[in-house]
Amino acid sequence: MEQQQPEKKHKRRVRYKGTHPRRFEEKYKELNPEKYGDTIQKVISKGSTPAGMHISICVKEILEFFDIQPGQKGLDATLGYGGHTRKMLEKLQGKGHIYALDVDPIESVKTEKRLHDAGFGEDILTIKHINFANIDQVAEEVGPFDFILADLGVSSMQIDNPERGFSYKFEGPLDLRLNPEKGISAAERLEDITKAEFEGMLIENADEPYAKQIAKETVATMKRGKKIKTTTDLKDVIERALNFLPEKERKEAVKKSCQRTFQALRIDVNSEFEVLEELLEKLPDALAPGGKVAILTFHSGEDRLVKHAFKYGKKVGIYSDVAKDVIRPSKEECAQNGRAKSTKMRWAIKVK
Ligand SMILES: C[S@@+](CC[C@H](N)C(=O)[O-])C[C@H]1O[C@@H](n2cnc3c(N)ncnc32)[C@H](O)[C@@H]1O
Repeated sequence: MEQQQPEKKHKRRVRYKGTHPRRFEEKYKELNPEKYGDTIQKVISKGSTPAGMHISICVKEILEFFDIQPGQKGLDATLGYGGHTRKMLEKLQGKGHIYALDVDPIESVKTEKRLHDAGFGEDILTIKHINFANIDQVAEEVGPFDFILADLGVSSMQIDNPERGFSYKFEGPLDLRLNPEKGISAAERLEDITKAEFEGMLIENADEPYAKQIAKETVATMKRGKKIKTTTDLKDVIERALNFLPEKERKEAVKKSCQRTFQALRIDVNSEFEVLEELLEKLPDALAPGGKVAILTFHSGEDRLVKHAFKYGKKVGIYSDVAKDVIRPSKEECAQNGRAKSTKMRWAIKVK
């Protein structure tokens, strides 16, 4: 008699997720960029940014302008994924120091670990969870700096994470805070906003052409007792507000109005204009004589502030030279990284 084989335990087949995982957490390979180099390169060569990563903009232009020498002291006011910081650290060749700031407690911890694992320890890199509006305190403690970089706005990791609510493209809580531990979320901000205030915010922060209609529909929605708590809730409001447009233009118009409305709210809940103004005012004192500053902006409101501050600084003799024209990323860079298309760079040099 044939001996009975012990029954094999049936293994449940791992469910196939398909080649295009749609949920953010499922993009596991991309979320581990250091480990899956090939996957990352494929995504980048298609002109996309891998999930959990940020592609630094104008790196060549920034490095050429700074001309960093070993032994110098620099400040990256917006650490993000640490791409610029890392390139600047390499230029120090082990001598000197870079201080880096970021208000985001979620991403900056990951970046800190990534940079430390790459060999940039506390001897050469110090990361501080501080708003760049407080650059005067940092400069007083460890400055002045030979070079300062500010790459404004949000990182791809922040935009792509639905939990942060930065994009209308993903369902998530309508938060939009760079530091979710401080202040109020965009959903809370909308709770008691007036029509006039929201309309003003949309015009001032994003030049929204349908500001009136969007503000009206937002307030009407809340008056009906419906809360605007998620990214999709807000997108639905915008869709309803633009319902009067001819059908063939509507889809594109809704997309653009969503982008601008999210931008306007993000600027508001993070006081982005106010902190940029503070940074620009305090910059000269944070720079060493002959020190250089470069700022990357992503919309006209930011660029205007930087342009005027640098121009004024040159006029009154704080800066010896400033960028005459705005510097744009190359065509090749924009083709590789869609997020570079709206970038404008300006620089200034403090008098010696
Ligand atoms: C465009 S990303 C920087 C990307 C970075 N240059 C890189 O190469 O990875 C902007 C970063 O600045 C941070 N940030 C924005 N406003 C800030 C502020 N006022 N103070 C400090 N950090 C800020 C954001 O949290 C975000 O991580």
